[in-house]
Amino acid sequence: MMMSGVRTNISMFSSPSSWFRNKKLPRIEPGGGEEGECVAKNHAWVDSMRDSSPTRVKFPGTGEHNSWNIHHPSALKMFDLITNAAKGKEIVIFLDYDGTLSPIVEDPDRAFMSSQMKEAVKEAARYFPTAIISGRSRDKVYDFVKLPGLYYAGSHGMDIRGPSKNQLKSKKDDEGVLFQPASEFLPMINEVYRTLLNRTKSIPDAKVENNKFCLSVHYRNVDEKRWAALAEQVRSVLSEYPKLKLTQGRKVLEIRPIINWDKGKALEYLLESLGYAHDSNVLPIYIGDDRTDEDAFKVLRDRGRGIGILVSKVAKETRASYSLQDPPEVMSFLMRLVEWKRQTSRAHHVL
Ligand SMILES: O=P(O)(O)OC[C@H]1O[C@H](O[C@H]2O[C@H](CO)[C@@H](O)[C@H](O)[C@H]2O)[C@H](O)[C@@H](O)[C@@H]1O
Repeated sequence: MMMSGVRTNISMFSSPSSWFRNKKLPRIEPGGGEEGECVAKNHAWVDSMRDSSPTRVKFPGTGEHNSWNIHHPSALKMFDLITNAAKGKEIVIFLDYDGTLSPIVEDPDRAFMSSQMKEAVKEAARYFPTAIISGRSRDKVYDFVKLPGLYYAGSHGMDIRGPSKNQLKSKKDDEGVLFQPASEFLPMINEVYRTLLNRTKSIPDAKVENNKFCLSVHYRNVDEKRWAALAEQVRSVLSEYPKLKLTQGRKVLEIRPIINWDKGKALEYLLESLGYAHDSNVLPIYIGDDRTDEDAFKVLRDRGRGIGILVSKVAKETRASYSLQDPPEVMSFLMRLVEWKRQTSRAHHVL
C-alpha cells in the first residue's frame, strides 16, 4: 500500500487545509430582498441541497489508491498506528448517531442501530468514557441507543447530559448534569416548528422533525422538482427569525439558534467536565459522517491532539484524519479498540 504522505505522528494532520472549504448555504437576508434576488438565492439553495454532506470531492486515482484515501486512510488499516499513539493515554470516545451508529434510512423515525452495534457501543463504554453527540433531540437519541453509562448530547450539542461530580468520584450512575446553552430559544423553536409544519404540508413527503433546540426539514423523500418550493418555504420562514440560522446535513435542512455552539463546543464541554480539558494524557476519538461533525473534527485538529474519523465510502471535504466506510466498519473499529484495551490491561496486570 502506498503510504507516502501519511503521517506517522498522530498529532499531525494529513490533508492540506486548502482542501477543506466549509460549505455553507447562501446567507439568508431578513426581508428576502427583490424578487429576482430571491429566485437566484433559491437556485443557490437547491444547488446546495443537491450536494452530499460533507461535500463530495474528486481526487486522482481509483479505489484505495486515490489520493483521498491516502490522506484519510482507513482507521482499521491504521489501527496499530492509532493504538500506538494511545499507549499510556486515556481514550475518550465521541460518536455521532445517524450514519455512524445507524445506517441512513428513508424514515428518520426508523433509524435503528443493530443489536451488534449496541453491544459494541456498550462494551466500548465499559472501557472508555463514551459520549454520543447527535443532531437529534437527546431523548430521541437515548430512545434509539438505550444504554446507561454513556453521556448524551442532543440538538447538535445544545442539550448535554454530562457527568456530575458525584458520578466522576464514585463512578456510579446518577442523573448527571444538564447543560442547555440555547434554552431561551425553546419557545421560538416550537413556534417555528408549528409554522414550518403548516407551510410545508403541501409538499409531499417533506418532513419536519422537532429536535428540541433545533429543527430538521427532511427532503430525502421529496421529489427533486419540489425542492425549490420547499427551500422557498424554509427561506421565507427563516427570514422572519434573524436569531435562527440554517445549516445542512444529509438531505436535511437544519434550523438552529445563531449562538456560537456546535458539536465541537460540546466535545470541548464534555472533555472539560470529565476533567480532561488540559490533560495531554487523554486521546479523544470522534467518529461522525456529516457536515455538522466537521466542527468537532476542527476542534481536534486545532488542539493538535485527538483523532477525527469520517464515516464515508466516497471522497469528501473533511477535517478528519482517518476514514471508515460505514456503520459496520465503525462497529469493527470499536470492537478492536475494546479488544486492544482488554489485552493491554491484561499485559499490564501480568507485569
Ligand atoms: O448528528 P446526527 O446524529 O447524525 O443527526 C443528524 C440528523 O440525522 C437524522 O437525519 C439523517 O438520518 C435519517 C435517518 O437515516 C435520514 O432519513 C435523513 O435523511 C438524514 O439527514 C435526523 O433525522 C435529523 O434530525 C438529524 O439532525
